[in-house]
Amino acid sequence: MQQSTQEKPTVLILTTGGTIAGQAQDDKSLGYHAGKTSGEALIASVPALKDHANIEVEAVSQIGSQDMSDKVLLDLAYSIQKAEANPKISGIVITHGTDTMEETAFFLNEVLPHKKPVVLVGAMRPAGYASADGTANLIDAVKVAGSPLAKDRSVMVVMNDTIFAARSVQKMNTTNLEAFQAPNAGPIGMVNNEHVRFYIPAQPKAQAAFIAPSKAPFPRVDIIYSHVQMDGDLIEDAVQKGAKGIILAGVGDGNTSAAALKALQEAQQKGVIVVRSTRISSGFVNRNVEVNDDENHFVVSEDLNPQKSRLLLQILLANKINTPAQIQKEFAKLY
Ligand SMILES: NC(=O)CC[C@H](N)C(=O)O
Repeated sequence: MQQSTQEKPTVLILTTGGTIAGQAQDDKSLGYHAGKTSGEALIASVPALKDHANIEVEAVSQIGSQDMSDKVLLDLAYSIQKAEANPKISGIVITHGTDTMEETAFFLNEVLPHKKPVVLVGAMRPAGYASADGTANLIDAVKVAGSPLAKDRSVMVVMNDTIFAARSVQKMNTTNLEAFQAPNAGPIGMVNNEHVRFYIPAQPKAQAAFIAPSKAPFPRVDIIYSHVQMDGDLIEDAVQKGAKGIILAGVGDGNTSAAALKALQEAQQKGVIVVRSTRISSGFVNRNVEVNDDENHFVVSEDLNPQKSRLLLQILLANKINTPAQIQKEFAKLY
């Protein structure tokens, strides 16, 4: 339903690139270039947005999200802080490539105050493809960001009619329209032509969990993937390259080979923070099951996948939270 300008919320759209701003090479092949369309042009191409909100646009970057950087993360956090202080703005939408959308969502969720809704949105198919999904997703995202029901819900991802929370959302399929899921927690709401609906109550928070790192790049934290016949070479390399932390993308419940475990123990003894996460997409990593975390001074990632564990550890180190015990406490805080 169309609303008059007075009763419409004002939504700020921060554009970063991705398929939602992509241009197909042609309509037959799978090839396309992410982030080709400028922010202004992208928003102008969806006139129906104005039926739902007064729109303001700010271009932050024009990249495929595989090139997302610490600098752009900080630029986004800064723009959102400004929007938080601007009484005119009800909510913020970030157009983003889907490859690392969950990481940006998680980062912002940890370092922002959570009054105004922040909604990340992307597309699985570029404009010009049959059944391109960007337009519908963008309209949905603006509806959620402008909805009074979305206040105090922190950072969300809206894709394919579904609303997810930043902590639990993951890209689970390379190309499907239903690419995003939250394997542990499930979606928190849905959006369709008529309604924005949430399945759980909002959880107001007085302030951000952490201060954003003051500069980019953030402290170096490497992710090492576990597999059959694994040795400790990559772990040793990471230590040599100056990693402050190592995230193990372990097998199963955050396990790894005896050789890799030995390299992780040595890394920890040199002062590197070791976090055991998992290459499995759902479930928690539990302390002291097959690995003695207490004895080794290791941290377990709980429900966080390796890429989110990496960001959380970087944020914690930048906030001078740097002993394994303190770090474990923060990883264990579910909300
Ligand atoms: N569907 C997409 O958005 C993928 C495009 C690109 N790789 C990105 O993440 O920006």
